[in-house]
Amino acid sequence: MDYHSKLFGKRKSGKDFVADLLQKKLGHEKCVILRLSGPLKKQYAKERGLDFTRLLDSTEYKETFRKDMILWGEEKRNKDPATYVEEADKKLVWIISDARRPSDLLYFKNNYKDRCLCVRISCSDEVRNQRGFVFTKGVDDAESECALDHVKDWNFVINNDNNQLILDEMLNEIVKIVNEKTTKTDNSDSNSLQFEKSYL
Ligand SMILES: Nc1ncnc2c1ncn2[C@@H]1O[C@H](COP(=O)(O)OP(=O)(O)OP(=O)(O)O)[C@@H](O)[C@H]1O
Repeated sequence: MDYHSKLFGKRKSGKDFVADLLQKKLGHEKCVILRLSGPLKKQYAKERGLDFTRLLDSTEYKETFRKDMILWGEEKRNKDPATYVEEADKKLVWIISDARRPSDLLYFKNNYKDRCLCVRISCSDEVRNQRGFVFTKGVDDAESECALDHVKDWNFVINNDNNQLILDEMLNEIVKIVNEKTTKTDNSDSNSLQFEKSYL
């Protein structure tokens, strides 16, 4: 792995949707989508005798366990924040589509510095509702949904309210930066890029 693009956003803001689009633009041979919650969910499923694959898909199955899974996951992460982030892959670019916590943000910023691009996916509640979002106490007011609300220094903020043209333009900007960066691997010290652009 040489480069990270991390997507942060609330439930139904479109993190997976945007990650798929970005991967298509960067190319499957170069880029992989990782989910920080994958190994955690596997362990959770194993300990409770649940169906792991159904915890990953977009059906209602995962909603039954979401609250308990969040609490269980927080406890594991607090014990060792790096454990579930260190899963690696040999692709040049990682898109991490479910980064939700300050510990995720800090881990990648500290360890990958200028090789990491942090992208906030924002979306109005109205559109999230249309996508099936229903406010759930204990989930939507908990750390996994709210802890990054105060963060301002995103490399990109993408408004994903169904305007495909704007979304496409922003993703093209990201692709351009990632492609520039990943073709300068031999001179990375002298070519470190500064990400100053943000979109609202
Ligand atoms: N720009 C868009 N245009 C059309 N549909 C979209 C767009 N963005 C997201 N969606 C749709 O909204 C739904 C929710 O999107 P997605 O699963 O990507 O959200 P998420 O942020 O990953 O949610 P969660 O945190 O609950 O996993 C999906 O059905 C997806 O296809």
